Amino acid sequence: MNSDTQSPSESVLDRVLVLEMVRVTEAAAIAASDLIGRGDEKAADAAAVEAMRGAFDTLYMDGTVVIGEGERDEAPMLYIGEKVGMGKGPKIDIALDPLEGTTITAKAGPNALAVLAAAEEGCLLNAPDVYMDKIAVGPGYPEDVISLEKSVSENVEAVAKAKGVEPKDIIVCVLDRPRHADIIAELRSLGCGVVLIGDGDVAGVIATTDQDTTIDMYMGQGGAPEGVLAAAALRCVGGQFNGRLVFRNADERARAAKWGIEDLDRIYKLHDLASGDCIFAATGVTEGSLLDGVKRLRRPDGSRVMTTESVVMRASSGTVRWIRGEHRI
Ligand SMILES: O=P(O)(O)OC[C@H]1O[C@](O)(COP(=O)(O)O)[C@@H](O)[C@@H]1O
Ligand SMILES: [Mn+2]
Repeated sequence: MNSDTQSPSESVLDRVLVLEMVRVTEAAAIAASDLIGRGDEKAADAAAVEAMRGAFDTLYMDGTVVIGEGERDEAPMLYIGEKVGMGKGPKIDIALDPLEGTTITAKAGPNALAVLAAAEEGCLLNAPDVYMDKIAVGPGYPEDVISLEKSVSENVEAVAKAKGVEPKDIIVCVLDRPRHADIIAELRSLGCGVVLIGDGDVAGVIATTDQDTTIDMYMGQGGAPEGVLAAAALRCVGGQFNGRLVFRNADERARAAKWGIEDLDRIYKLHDLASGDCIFAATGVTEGSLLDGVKRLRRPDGSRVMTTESVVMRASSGTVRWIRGEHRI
């Protein structure tokens, strides 16, 4: 396992592999884009999964899915433990969500993404598919500015103080769910701006890192796999994150045991979720704050193309690359 101080050249995450990861998210996004606005979440997800699975095969790596579409008996492809890549080369763990925002895609809403994170073996938390309490801020804050041990108000006040503004000036992104009624009420009592999103908290967390969104913080409960993916992104671009797994019943607690998680109340910070060197790659499926969606265009010469926008970033170097693709139909 590499430490964060090692230079990129020492990492098994070969430079070529960094760029190759974009092909994988592009393939998933293009496949899902056929189903944008078609009202069929399952078909959109299946198309993304199949395309992502195929794109992995060409990569020179010995990859293992550690966060995927589910356990072997519940997912036909990209299940946890599945080997991906050519089976030769560096041993790499992969966390993926071929279509993050299945409902968004079905309804042609904003911010659906094809995403993955890759890290050296053992560096990504093998999170069970349960919920996770999350809180995040973008770069430029001390690590302890946010904490799941503090109240909503205490967190907002700390971020406001560090930013040099009033709590009412803080803008917080929250998934629009009944379970978040208390969080939203507390934020409103402070006078905060609350950006309610229908789905897609990977994009919601990453929005805190982009000044153009004006979003300062992310709060609330979403999928634990999405928490690991978002943490990998923040490792690359900066920011702070706390996550705590939420177990709602005995079955979910049993899953934790199976995953070797002993302390059910543990608060995970960025490096607990994604350590060492890691890569985060995403391609927009629908238009969003982070990325453009897949577009089908007719060029003046009559040819038809699809355009994609992707981002790929790497923790050890901090390099962020934006990649626009033009794909002949
Ligand atoms: O819809 P729920 O059960 O509140 O779950 C929230 C999770 O679902 C999503 O909104 C969408 O995820 P999928 O499209 O991958 O199912 C995630 O971004 C979020 O973490
Ligand atoms: Mn998802």
